[in-house]
Amino acid sequence: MEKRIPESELIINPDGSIYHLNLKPEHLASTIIAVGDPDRVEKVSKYFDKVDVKLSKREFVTHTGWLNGQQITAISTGMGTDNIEIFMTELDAIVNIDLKTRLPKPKHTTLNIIRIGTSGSMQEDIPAGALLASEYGIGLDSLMTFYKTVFSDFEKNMGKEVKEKLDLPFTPYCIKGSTHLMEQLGKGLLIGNTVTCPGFFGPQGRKVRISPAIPDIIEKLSAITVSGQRLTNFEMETAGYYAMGRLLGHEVISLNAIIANRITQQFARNPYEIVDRLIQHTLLQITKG
Ligand SMILES: O=P(O)(O)O[C@H]1O[C@H](CO)[C@@H](O)[C@H]1O
Ligand SMILES: O=c1cc[nH]c(=O)[nH]1
Repeated sequence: MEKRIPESELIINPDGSIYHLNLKPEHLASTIIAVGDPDRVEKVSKYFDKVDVKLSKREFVTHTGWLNGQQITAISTGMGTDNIEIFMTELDAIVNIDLKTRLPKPKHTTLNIIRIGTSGSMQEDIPAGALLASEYGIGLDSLMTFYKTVFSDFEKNMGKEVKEKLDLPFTPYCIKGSTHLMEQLGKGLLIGNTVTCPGFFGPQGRKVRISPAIPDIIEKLSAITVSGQRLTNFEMETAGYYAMGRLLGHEVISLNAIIANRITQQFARNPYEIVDRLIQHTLLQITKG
């Protein structure tokens, strides 16, 4: 017999919605476009034929609607893998737990989750303006210390290599995204491996007033190759998504609008145009069927 999940562990709001996301099962499509910036949700849903649901709480803004007969949810997560842990756990609970009985549902529902995010390139040949799909996420954050995940040999080797090259006191985790969503959405995009950092400045080698502890982190990371795979870009969520997706049984892909090149030190003149191209690419591929 499955055990009822207590009130303190899975928190349901008085209206029956889940605690942080503020959503009930009827608010969610099985295809989800996840973005960091709450203002980006409207930049996705403006392309929908109709929007049925508009809800928000904290940084989690949700619009659910229809495009070419397909139901899609666009939802924002805020920044960082700590938010992604909450986001993925609560999304999963909405579809895989009966929120009234607090018991897991007998049949698992798999969600298709597509992150559309901004990112900085660490390779000279990947300029600002490029669109890139992440094959692997490499997490420099500590999230996976608190869950047990099974890693492939390649993933273990990449984690060890990054630990060694950066001389870190912990082993980063490396984890693959959805092969199925990569086939559907990676078409026409660059394919890369994304380093997920627990910060925008020091952890990505940026110095404003205080110096990062690893000042040459970009050079060190961009020089790594494992089984012919190199690291391509920095952001703050992808590895968390891929790890939580594997643990919870959801298909997840991360698509990146490259808005900065850290080698040539260029920042895009119009980052919103790059993100818009990625949004349009994604919606077209999703609704092609
Ligand atoms: O554009 P989003 O999705 O927020 O993603 C990137 O931008 C933020 C930093 O500016 C981080 O969240 C990073 O991952
Ligand atoms: O350089 C960048 C650009 C966007 N997001 C990041 O986390 N880093």
